[in-house]
Amino acid sequence: MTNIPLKTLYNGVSVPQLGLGVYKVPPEDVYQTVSSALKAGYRHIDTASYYENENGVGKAIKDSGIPREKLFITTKVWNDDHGYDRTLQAFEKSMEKLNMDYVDLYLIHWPIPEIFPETWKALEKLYKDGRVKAIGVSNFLDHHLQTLLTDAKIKPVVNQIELHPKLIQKQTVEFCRENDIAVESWSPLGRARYLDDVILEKLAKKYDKTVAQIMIRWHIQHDFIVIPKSTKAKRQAENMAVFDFELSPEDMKQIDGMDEGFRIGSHPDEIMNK
Ligand SMILES: NC(=O)C1=CN([C@@H]2O[C@H](COP(=O)(O)OP(=O)(O)OC[C@H]3O[C@@H](n4cnc5c(N)ncnc54)[C@H](OP(=O)(O)O)[C@@H]3O)[C@@H](O)[C@H]2O)C=CC1
Ligand SMILES: O=C1CO[C@H](CO)[C@@H](O)[C@@H]1O
Repeated sequence: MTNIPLKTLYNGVSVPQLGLGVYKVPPEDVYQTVSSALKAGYRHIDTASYYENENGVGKAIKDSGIPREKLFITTKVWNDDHGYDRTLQAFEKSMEKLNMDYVDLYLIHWPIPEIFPETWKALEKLYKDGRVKAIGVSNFLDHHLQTLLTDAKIKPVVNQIELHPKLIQKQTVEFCRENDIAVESWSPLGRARYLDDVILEKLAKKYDKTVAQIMIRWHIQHDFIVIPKSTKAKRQAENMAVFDFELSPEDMKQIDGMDEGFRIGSHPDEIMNK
């Protein structure tokens, strides 16, 4: 079984650098999806209250028999639940659905203007109370992080952002690195929108790997945490088999050069229009 390397966050918590995302996995399928990933060796699952599948994620984890402390589970507070009290309530709802007494990482899903600093205070309380092992954010640009850091007592450990070869978010990534905030890539495969890209296909041939594996390896070598989603056992295994080869510095640069600012999700400054 592939051993997934651990990455240590600035607060000392370790996270498997590769995990499984479960966005758009319907509630009726998520039990099977998570169960097969855990069997394959995944130990890190990324969900959110917005995905409406926390119930099945929790059940698959319980039934797996894997000790809770061997797993890394992330969930997120959604846009409608910002604010101190609402966030604390949303957290309890997530915990009930997951049937857990703590999560490893709790994230603010999007930086809703004005109110996200209040939401952060609730996350700080959850951290201090030991209800979460680490707290972080998602979809924060460098200016959102700057605002957050002005008031924060505890810095986020992670910023989970849309990141793939056609969207490399240089400025935000640099800001995170300067502030010791780990970068986590969502839609790391570009949601399978350009798996037929000529550059990636050429590299796949060169390394005798699939395009998905080339993309995941690119994230790993950039030291990003990466959470590709697949409901299929065969692809889950394929996506994990990325620790037996290395992209050359030239090939890393070539993939970096594919950046064209192509976004799959919303721009974080336009989230209120969603
Ligand atoms: N914080 C945020 O705002 C966001 C967080 N996320 C998180 O990031 C995770 C990953 O992002 P996501 O948007 O799902 O997109 P991904 O980039 O992970 O791509 C998923 C798509 O790729 C397909 N796929 C997976 N592996 C392979 C493979 N080896 N070969 C070919 N196709 C493959 C999947 O199909 P199939 O399942 O059929 O295999 C699915 O269609 C999410 O599931 C979620 O947990 C995502 C979006 C926003
Ligand atoms: O987590 C998420 C899943 O993807 C969506 C985009 O398609 C995002 O808006 C959302 O934040």
